[in-house]
Amino acid sequence: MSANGAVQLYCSWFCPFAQRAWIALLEKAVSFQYVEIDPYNKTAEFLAKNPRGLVPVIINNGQCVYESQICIEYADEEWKGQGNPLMPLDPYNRAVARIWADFITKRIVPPFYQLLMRQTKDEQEEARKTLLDNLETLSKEITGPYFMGSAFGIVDVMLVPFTLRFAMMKHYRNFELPNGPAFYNLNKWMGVVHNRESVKTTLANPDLLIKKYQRYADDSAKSEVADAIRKGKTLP
Ligand SMILES: N[C@@H](CCC(=O)N[C@@H](CS)C(=O)NCC(=O)O)C(=O)O
Repeated sequence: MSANGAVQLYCSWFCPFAQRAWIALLEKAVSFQYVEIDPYNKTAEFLAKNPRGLVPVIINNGQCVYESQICIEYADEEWKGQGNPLMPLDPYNRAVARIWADFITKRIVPPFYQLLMRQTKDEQEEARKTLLDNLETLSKEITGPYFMGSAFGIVDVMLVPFTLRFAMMKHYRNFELPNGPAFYNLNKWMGVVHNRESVKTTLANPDLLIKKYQRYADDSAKSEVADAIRKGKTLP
């Protein structure tokens, strides 16, 4: 609880980055107010919380924290004594967790959006190949049941919103994670993590999610995305 009222999460039901912060707060057993934001129709009040104009934002003690990976690490530190730890205790393992979180940011998220948004078959196939190659790399690293062994943590939180959207990618791009040995660990991981309580609480309705992503799949979000790139945002 803050001097200025309850903890708030500025979130959007469809946003994979916001979902990370939402899962983190649930894992940390933080009591918070969920505030639904339309990030594509920003109010001045929202821009005052995050000048970058992106969800998620965690507001605590009248202070605003944004960027999903930073939100996860902040939640873990701010509510250290409660809920489930999201970062390993050992400095080396913390570094390893950040290395894989960074891999997801740089090598999973961009080809994921490229596969969804690129309009020619060639470009889509190139993105599909990159995404699968990089998912295979991740799969080999999973020790199980969670990414870094027995404890659910930051790498799982970073990745799960994207694996949860594979069904939407199947709808638009016939994308499926292969069943073979190269993806064995990742398929098994999905079976566990998709059924975790915090993750299930944040699930979007699959049909609504497909509808929401139509604008990415048919390129009608292009001008917004070009604008986002100019402003140095995550979307490709
Ligand atoms: N790097 C940011 C990305 C967040 C992001 O791109 N959020 C999208 C919604 S899914 C957003 O707020 N978009 C608004 C915009 O691009 O103006 C993070 O990890 O939090």
